[in-house]
Amino acid sequence: MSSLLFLLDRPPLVSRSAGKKPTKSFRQRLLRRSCRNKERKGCSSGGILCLFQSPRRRSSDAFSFTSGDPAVQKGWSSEISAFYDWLKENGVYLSEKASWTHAPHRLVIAEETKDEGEYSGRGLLSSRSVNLGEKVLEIPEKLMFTRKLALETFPTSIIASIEDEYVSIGLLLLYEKAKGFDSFFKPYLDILPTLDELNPLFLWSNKDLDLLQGSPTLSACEQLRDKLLREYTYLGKNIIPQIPNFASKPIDFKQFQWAFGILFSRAICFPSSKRIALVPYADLLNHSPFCSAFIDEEKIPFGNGVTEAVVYVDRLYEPYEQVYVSYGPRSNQELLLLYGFSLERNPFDCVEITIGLDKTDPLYLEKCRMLESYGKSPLQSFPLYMDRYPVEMAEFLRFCCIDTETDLQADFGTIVSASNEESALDKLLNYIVDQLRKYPTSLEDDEKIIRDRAMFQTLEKNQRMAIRQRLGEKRILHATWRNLQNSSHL
Ligand SMILES: C[S@@+](CC[C@H](N)C(=O)[O-])C[C@H]1O[C@@H](n2cnc3c(N)ncnc32)[C@H](O)[C@@H]1O
Repeated sequence: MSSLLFLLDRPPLVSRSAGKKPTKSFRQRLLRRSCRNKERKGCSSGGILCLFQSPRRRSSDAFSFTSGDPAVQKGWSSEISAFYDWLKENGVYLSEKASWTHAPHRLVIAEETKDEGEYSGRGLLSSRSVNLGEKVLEIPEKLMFTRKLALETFPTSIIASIEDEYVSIGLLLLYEKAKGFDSFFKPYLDILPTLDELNPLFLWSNKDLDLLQGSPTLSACEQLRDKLLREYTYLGKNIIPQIPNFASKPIDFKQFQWAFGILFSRAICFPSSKRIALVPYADLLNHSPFCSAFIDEEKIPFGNGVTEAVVYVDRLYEPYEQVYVSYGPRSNQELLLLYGFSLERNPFDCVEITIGLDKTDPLYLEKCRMLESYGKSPLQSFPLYMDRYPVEMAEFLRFCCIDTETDLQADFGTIVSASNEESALDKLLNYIVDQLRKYPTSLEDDEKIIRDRAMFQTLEKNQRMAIRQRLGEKRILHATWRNLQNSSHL
């Protein structure tokens, strides 16, 4: 059975905002700002080719702005224009004027954004002040890719055998893409990034991946690659051929990677219903780990149970600020693996470590039996954060290090003796030292590379991200080691 289970517990991508009509003065201000900020690489073909700085973000964060103003729309890329019209035709309220049923729309598409000095693709900005708690986006269900739509589209006997929501939505994406002009979703599909534009770790070249030697991120990437290949083989052999009119030619692995790259980086798990969906327009919102807004679904009042995707902002936004959502409490490894970026400032960054029972331990079998009775595995993974680790990890380490039958009778994870505590501590310290030895470069080497900003900027984006990633991991490992070294207990 197809399964990408580890992806299913992803917290939602966060709130998104939508293209919007700026007032004249707004556009004038943008244009004025653009004259002062010339750092960006070539603007995309459409939009007011402006770059301006957000009043609240670091000065390196910049945008090129695409306005919803009809006069400006003439300058849009044809894809964005068609997408915008498609949204409006299908009930997305994008007017900046209030109606009987809708508040003015407050968002506007930025064709290019930057975060922490790195290009972050398109994004959504506030076109004017947005108040805390304000609803900024409503997208009708009929525009979304969901498992429900897959069930309506494909023969029940086939789709019912696919339990994984991701896989059913992935198939739907491939199916609609193959329909070309006949697809209702064409205007949306046309603005999605191509395979080359998507940059998740699993699509990186081996040369770039080499920079992650010694990092646990590398093995996570290999696992995901294997998983995708297995899914592709399974679906290509057993499922796709059974779906009538799926595509005129067999789906190749690159198309499959594209569909799953899109899903990994753009699909949302609605917190209220736990349904997964690809939500056009909302998926233009970029991620901030400091944001608590998210994309959720709500029943439309008097709508016979029909839902829509909504975003309520978590703070006040001044005009021209980029509106963010949170994709969930993601580590840099997850961000890199699924979304193709990592952040220098990420409070959720962690290094996952895997600890197991020692097979040469005379109590090994007894411990395995006990763990089984507690519903626990003999091999467990835990996140190490910069300043903390889970109490469950300390408990498991203590259990692993017990060396007498008597101590084994104690409650799981409790401190049984000073010597057991010392062994558990040693086990963790040794693990950290072993992990750090796996990297060909030291923490100091990487810090030196990054400190030389001018040189660092000459590296390619993936190289910069790889170095940041391994440095972040080393910092966490070093910090944990330092914190524990002088401690007498976990
Ligand atoms: C849901 S999409 C957001 C819209 C996207 N920027 C676009 O151009 O369509 C997620 C993708 O946006 C980019 N992204 C989102 N937040 C980012 C951030 N804080 N820094 C860098 N890239 C980001 C990544 O490429 C990610 O895979």
